[in-house]
Amino acid sequence: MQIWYMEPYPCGDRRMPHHVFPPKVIGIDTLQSVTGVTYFKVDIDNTVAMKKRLTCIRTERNKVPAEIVVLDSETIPNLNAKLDDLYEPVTLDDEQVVMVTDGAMYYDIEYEDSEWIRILVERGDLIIIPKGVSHRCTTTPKDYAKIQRFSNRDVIQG
Ligand SMILES: CSCCC(=O)/C(O)=C/O
Repeated sequence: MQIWYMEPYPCGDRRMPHHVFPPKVIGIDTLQSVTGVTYFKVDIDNTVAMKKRLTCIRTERNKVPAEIVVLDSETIPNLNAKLDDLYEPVTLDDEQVVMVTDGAMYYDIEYEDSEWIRILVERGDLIIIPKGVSHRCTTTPKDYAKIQRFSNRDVIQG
């Protein structure tokens, strides 16, 4: 996981890092205090540790695994159209819990009007985006990410 302030009006390939100049990298504490986003490292290679961590997060937040999303330019013919959708900022009324199980992608968090912090999330990174926080996401130049999303248990069970 790496986190940085994005240049104000990024143009061109959205998969580039789009750092401010000079680059301003921040840590998870600043991420949390500026955006409210929480970060956990999940040890995916240790099944027991992973289950423990995920059970804890899911129980505390009343979540269930909802879907696996794969973004892969090699297997998804219309990936660009999907990425266009994912790059449209959204503000949701439920917190978003997402974990990268393979590959990498960017989550951009809007912390002030049109001011963005970019998070590079990789395998084993789990982030929680609070409800009401504007965000968008996209792939890195490798165009490959596999994500596990968790949703509110009550919404899934109806
Ligand atoms: C990688 S697709 C999942 C999109 C997502 O996680 C999100 O939070 C959309 O609001």
